[in-house]
Amino acid sequence: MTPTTDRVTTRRSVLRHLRPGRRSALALAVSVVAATALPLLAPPITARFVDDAIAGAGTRHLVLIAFGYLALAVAGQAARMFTGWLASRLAWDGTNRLRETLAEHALGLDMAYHGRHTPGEMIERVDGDVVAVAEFVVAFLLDVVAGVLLLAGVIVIVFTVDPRIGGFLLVYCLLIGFGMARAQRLAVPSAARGRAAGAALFGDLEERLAGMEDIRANGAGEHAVHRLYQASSAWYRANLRSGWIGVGLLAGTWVAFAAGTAIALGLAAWAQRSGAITVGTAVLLFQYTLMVRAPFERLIDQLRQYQAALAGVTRIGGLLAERRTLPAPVGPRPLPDTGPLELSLDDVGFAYPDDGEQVLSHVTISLAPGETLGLVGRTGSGKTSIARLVLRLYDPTEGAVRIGGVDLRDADPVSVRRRICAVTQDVQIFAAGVRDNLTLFRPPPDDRLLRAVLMDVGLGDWLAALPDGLDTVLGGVSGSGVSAGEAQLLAFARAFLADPGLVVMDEASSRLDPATERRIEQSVDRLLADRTGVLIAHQLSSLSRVDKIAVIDGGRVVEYGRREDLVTDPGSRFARMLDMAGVSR
Ligand SMILES: Nc1ncnc2c1ncn2[C@@H]1O[C@H](COP(=O)(O)OP(=O)(O)OP(=O)(O)O)[C@@H](O)[C@H]1O
Repeated sequence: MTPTTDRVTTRRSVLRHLRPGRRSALALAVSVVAATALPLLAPPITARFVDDAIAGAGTRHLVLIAFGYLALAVAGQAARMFTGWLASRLAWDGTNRLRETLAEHALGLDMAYHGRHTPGEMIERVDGDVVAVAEFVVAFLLDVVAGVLLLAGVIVIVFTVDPRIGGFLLVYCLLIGFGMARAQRLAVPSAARGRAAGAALFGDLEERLAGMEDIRANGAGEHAVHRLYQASSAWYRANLRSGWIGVGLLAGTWVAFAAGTAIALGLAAWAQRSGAITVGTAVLLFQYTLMVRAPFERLIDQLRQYQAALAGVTRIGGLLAERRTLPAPVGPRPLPDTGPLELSLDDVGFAYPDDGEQVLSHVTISLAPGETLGLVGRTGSGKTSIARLVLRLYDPTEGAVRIGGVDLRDADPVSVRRRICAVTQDVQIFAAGVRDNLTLFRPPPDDRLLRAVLMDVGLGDWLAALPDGLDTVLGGVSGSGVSAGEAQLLAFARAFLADPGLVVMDEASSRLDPATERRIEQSVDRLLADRTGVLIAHQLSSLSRVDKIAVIDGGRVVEYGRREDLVTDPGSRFARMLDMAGVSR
């Protein structure tokens, strides 16, 4: 496929989501035509009024025409309002469909993609871009389609009334259209520069405010303020320039329209004098000439929005075209349904997809069902990377990770998520009720079970103190606060509810109060009691509970064995590490 057809296909796939149903599209077409045609009928009524008034028609007759005009104006406005309402409803329906598809697609992409893109960027794509596109679709229907129809209608009608004035109007419209499009080209880059300067200023400001503590502590305030002056003056200059261009364009447009209207009026007066048309028809021509202005202004405005919407469509299309790098298994095999799971890493090598640098080499580890492994090693040695492979957030580049005898690449993803569970130190508390925070938005089991699990992990008193029990909203701006220790215990409660066969645990490295630490230790023991476990340990003391130890260094397993063998071997690295840390063997 060539890049052009590629682009066209991407755009089509995005716009397909915004396409309304057949009946809605028909209703929209009828209302757009009505909203355009009704105003076009108004000038002939005015012409009739003027001609009949000059011919001495009775007041009753003239009042009737005036009422007809009024009814038409009301109907025209109603049609426009209905079109606006219908177009925005349909656009919002389409937007929601597109947003849903995008969110689902983005959530299905693997960690390699999310590692490269920030949450802010995803939100901008799934929300900002989608809204910009939807708004453009509404504006396009109301301003571009209706505007072009109105212009075409005016020119055709004026042609039939007086071909000479019709010809003039056509040439005038073409010239104005061309001139405004050119002028727009001048205005858009300067407006874009203004926005970029504004974004740079606010970006600077956000960064400085976020780093206020460091700036103050290091006495860098003056420098930060100076940079702020520079950014604001760049913004001021860019805005001043785009402001002047905007004012110049506005003035130019006014003069061009005033000149056109004056010429049309002159031509109409001349035609009336020469007896070719009546006074009413001259008024009619004048009114039609005035009518071309508004659609022109809206059309030009949309030309600018079009570029932004097109860029949005391309970015959305880019996200939709993004594919998972973790291939779905051809014949998915479920992991054993119950009981602790066997785990083996066979000569595993791994490099993150974005930089290709080897972070794990020849890692071989095996755990019988119910055994626990402690991973130790310096920061950056590769412990988290091993955990990620076990959770199948990535696939190894060499070797295989097998769970319950099934290569994770062949395993059914649903059973992988159900049977393997992660308890990380970075616990995410959602701005939602306790129930949703425990079940991660899955349909909740019996409240009694939820309470029992919270009691078990030592959060019984915490639950009792919550104002609305399990309905209490946590996190967010208005929710109840959750301390670091409570968050850790909540993560254990989540794991108990999921009841996995293999647990991957990243031990909390931050210090907690002794009581909470004890509760967490108890939870770890209970969670590992009849499950296979991989524990990334930051404190050597917590390794007393594991069966096996793997010491990782530079992505390699430099020592591996049963814990009791390693601690009794004074020559082992692990024993030396315990001695150096002052931890009793
Ligand atoms: N998402 C990523 N993309 C690319 N490289 C990464 C990524 N995550 C980690 N790395 C690199 O992989 C190597 C191993 O990192 P890893 O996080 O597995 O170590 P760790 O032993 O868990 O460290 P820590 O104890 O600090 O958590 C490091 O060199 C790190 O820079």
